[in-house]
Amino acid sequence: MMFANLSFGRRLRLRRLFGNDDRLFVVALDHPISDGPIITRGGLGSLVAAVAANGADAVVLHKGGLRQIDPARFSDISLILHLSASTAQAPDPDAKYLVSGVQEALRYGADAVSVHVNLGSAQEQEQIADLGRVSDLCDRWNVPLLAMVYPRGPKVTNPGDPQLVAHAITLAAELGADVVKTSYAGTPADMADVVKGASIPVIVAGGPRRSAVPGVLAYVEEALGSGVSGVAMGRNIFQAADPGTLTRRVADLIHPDGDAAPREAPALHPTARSPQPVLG
Ligand SMILES: O=C(CO)COP(=O)(O)O
Ligand SMILES: N[C@@H](CC=O)C(=O)O
Repeated sequence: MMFANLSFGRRLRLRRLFGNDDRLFVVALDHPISDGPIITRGGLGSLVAAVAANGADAVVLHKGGLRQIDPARFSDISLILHLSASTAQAPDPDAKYLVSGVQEALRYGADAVSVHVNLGSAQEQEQIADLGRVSDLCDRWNVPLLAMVYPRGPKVTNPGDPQLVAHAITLAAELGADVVKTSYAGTPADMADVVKGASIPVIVAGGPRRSAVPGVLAYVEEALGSGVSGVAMGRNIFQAADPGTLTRRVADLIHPDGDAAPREAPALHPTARSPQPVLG
């Protein structure tokens, strides 16, 4: 993992998030504030149960949704609390603002936080300032920061433009994010170039709803082939006919070795279990 210079607490939390293979499969469930009640299949509680039981590493949720979920679900999956919001009905839906904070996330038991910035939006300045402030608090509290940075705004005609995607990733890294979630840049070759230049792990958003499971799996395979560290998938999972089964199939692509052994397995000290002398 590229997190050697971070504090112990932050590395601990990042390790829980990324597991042993440095890959990350996030199921994004932060849509209801933007889009209304689109997560209906049995509600958030059963959805989180299904994805947790089928190999997702983390879910992204807003704070209120947590009330629908049994905390026991989080024994198998990390919680990323989403701090940003806006609605599709707003005069400018691209203008995200903070509705929660880092200490609040810790009170909820979150393992990480996420902040959304729309690069190129009319309100970009406030969103970047918010990301900077949240980054400072993440540093103080040793909380991993996922920045969702997308090229989106009046001048953005192609959100998958490789230069814009590279810029989004750089913005996130320069402001201290540990992971960036962004758009997929057009072709596998373009995305591979963008990822090669990144200084933090890149995960891609799931994107528009695909009509069939093979299309979803092909997208994930293509993205992984370009070198991304994983995906954050929302609609394609929670609107699937069987979210649990699709989660398992995506998880199998992201973690082909299952619960892989640690890359740098620590050697146990031979005397680690020996009785220690009592001093004084
Ligand atoms: O991470 C995401 C939203 O925050 C991705 O959601 P979609 O897969 O629905 O694009
Ligand atoms: N972060 C998302 C929220 C889900 O819809 C976005 O606004 O794109």
